[in-house]
Amino acid sequence: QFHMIKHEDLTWGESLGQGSFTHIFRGHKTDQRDEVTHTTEVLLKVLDANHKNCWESFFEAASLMSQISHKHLLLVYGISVHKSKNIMVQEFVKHGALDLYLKKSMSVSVSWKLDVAKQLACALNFLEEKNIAHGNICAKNLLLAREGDPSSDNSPFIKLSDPGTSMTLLGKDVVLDRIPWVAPEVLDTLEIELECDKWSFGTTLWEIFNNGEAPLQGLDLIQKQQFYEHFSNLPALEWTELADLIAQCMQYQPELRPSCRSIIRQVNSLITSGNTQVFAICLVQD
Ligand SMILES: Nc1cnc(-c2cc(N)nc3[nH]ccc23)cn1
Repeated sequence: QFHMIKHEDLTWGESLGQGSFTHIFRGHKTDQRDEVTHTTEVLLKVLDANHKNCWESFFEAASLMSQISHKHLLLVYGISVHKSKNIMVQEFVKHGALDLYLKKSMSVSVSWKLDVAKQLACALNFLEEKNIAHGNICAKNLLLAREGDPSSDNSPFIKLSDPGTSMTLLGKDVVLDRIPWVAPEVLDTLEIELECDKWSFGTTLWEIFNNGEAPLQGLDLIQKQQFYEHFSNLPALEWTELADLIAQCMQYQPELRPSCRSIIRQVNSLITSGNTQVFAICLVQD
């Protein structure tokens, strides 16, 4: 269920770092269509040779993304297997991971952040309609295709990346380190359900409105585990309606978390109320 890409059709560029058991590189793929040769910029995600045992989960995550297509889901072109290297070939998304982008550019507006939140909610709604759980929603897995000019407020465009190697294979410590993105029930079941993505959506909203700062980053694995054992919540944001939406998503009882339709409605009303406040301020100033 995958397009196989010949190794000789790939050219390798600079290393862009590492993921869980993967190394990522810039690169290009060439494909002959009719007599014309097309060259496309790609991201090459290579699974560590010493983690061969998770290659089927590595490809399963990618095949999930390649079976469905949506404007806010990352495009996976296919896989290339060469000697002992398993390579996933993805579309290259120009501005990279959202968490790093937010840390760098502290000047994005509230409406810019709400626009990103709405796009993520739409992607999750699409997955929910297909009854597909992603399992790794976080700002690091949101890729920025278009910056949108923060000053002139033209809009950003994000793509949700593949979930990566499934946590069930990653081991307990990796799952613990994903607190508070991973839903609490996953620690017991190691099963990813639709409700888990709603919890992670809440955590990701918190990241976006805290300029990419990772929640609970100073805590070690024991303290992170205790955060859930004590049914703790993230520090509430000043904007009450936003804090309420995050709290709804991050309820310890999965069945109480809102549907994606409800999440989209609430983000839309935040956008409206946000604009109204800005409009009112302009009125007062004039
Ligand atoms: N599917 C993807 C995933 N990551 C990128 C990316 C873009 C960039 N400008 N810097 C980076 N640094 C690390 C990754 C990355 C692109 N496309």
